[in-house]
Amino acid sequence: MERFASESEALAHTLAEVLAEKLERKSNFFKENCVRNTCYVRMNRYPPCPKPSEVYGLMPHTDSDFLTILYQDQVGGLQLIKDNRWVAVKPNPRALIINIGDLFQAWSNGMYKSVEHRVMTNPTVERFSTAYFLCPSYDAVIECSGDCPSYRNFSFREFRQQVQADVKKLGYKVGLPSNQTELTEPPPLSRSNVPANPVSLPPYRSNIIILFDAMPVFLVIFISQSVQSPLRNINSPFGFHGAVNLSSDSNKRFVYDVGAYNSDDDKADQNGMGDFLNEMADMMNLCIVIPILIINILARVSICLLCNLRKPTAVVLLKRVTTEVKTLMGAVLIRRDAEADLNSALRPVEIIGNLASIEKAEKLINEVIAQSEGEGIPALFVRGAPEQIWIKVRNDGIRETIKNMHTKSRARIQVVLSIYDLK
Ligand SMILES: O=C(O)CCC(=O)C(=O)O
Ligand SMILES: [Fe+2]
Repeated sequence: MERFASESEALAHTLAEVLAEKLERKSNFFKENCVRNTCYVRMNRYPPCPKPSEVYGLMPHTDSDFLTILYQDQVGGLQLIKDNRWVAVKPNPRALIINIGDLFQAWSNGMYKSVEHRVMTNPTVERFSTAYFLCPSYDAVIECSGDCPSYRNFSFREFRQQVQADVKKLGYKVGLPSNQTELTEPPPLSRSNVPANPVSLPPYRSNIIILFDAMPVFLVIFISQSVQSPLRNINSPFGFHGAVNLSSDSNKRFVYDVGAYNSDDDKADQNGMGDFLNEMADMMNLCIVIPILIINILARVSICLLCNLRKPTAVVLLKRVTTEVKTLMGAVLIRRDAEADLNSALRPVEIIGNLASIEKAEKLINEVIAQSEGEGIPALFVRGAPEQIWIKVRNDGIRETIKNMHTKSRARIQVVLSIYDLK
């Protein structure tokens, strides 16, 4: 691990400098701001999951750092969005995967884009991966380059806090602080104009066009070369190593196991790793099945010991998850009324499931609403993948409605707080 950390550190800095140079932005920013105790190594363990089509290894997300250097074992399961499709990143024991994170996207004014990725579970084999995150100090200010910056300047602390708040409140990251102060709601999408397999773009962002124009972001570098000379690969870096198309199944839930390593952990954990883990815990989205959770307890602890982690951060994480799971039997999550906008007559509901179960749930919602009010069809707008839709339902009697819909459709239904004034 020490070796992985130190070699990744050197590689990440070299890559960051080369990428900065390509932007004609010569800078010692990374050397000054991304130092030992602001960067992290995270070890991920994904236990085998008997129902891979129902459980995510890791939820779709972008990394909140500058660069991630990832090493995956031979099991496979990592997928990323390319051309509006999920593609698998084929394991290669001689390859590292380099992922551009949100901070580089902002710093490069969208020239480099942080790509959305996720991990699928495997029914029989456990999977491990190790990731090095190139992060600045919390006080570092990320300044967007160019004459026409799309993002306003922000500190890493500000960004982390924002991400955490968004994940907690909404279940996903809203994204980088745009230069435009007002968030604009996208036009509602009807069922018919939902693409078959759309990019799970963060919703409600005014800079979506820029993202589409940005450069591809996953580089794959062969370890044997990269350790000595990453520059050799930079000439033709933008491509996917043997990526294979996989049609992603739906109705995914989330199983995630994490161990953490940092040689300077006492100092570094003050406001760093704990935050990452908390964010992950929030992103777990509260749907871990209990038998897997129990296996995880042992695995987490042993990973911690193995790595000399003095603070068992993962155990804290686990406690939170256990409490959540208790409230989640039956995989229905209803957020507390306290979090909902009770002044609004409507509350958005997120439905996650396969297309058939979503359609069933959607039909039921419409029926319930039509029955109770004789009102018209509610507005639908898409958040992310086709298996996730947003729909407005009435605030009163919400629990009955959701329970009913869940039992009949088997889709996972989640009530979330309104971001916009839903009238
Ligand atoms: O396990 C993997 O392949 C991906 C891990 C990842 O995306 C992360 O740790 O942020
Ligand atoms: Fe990631």
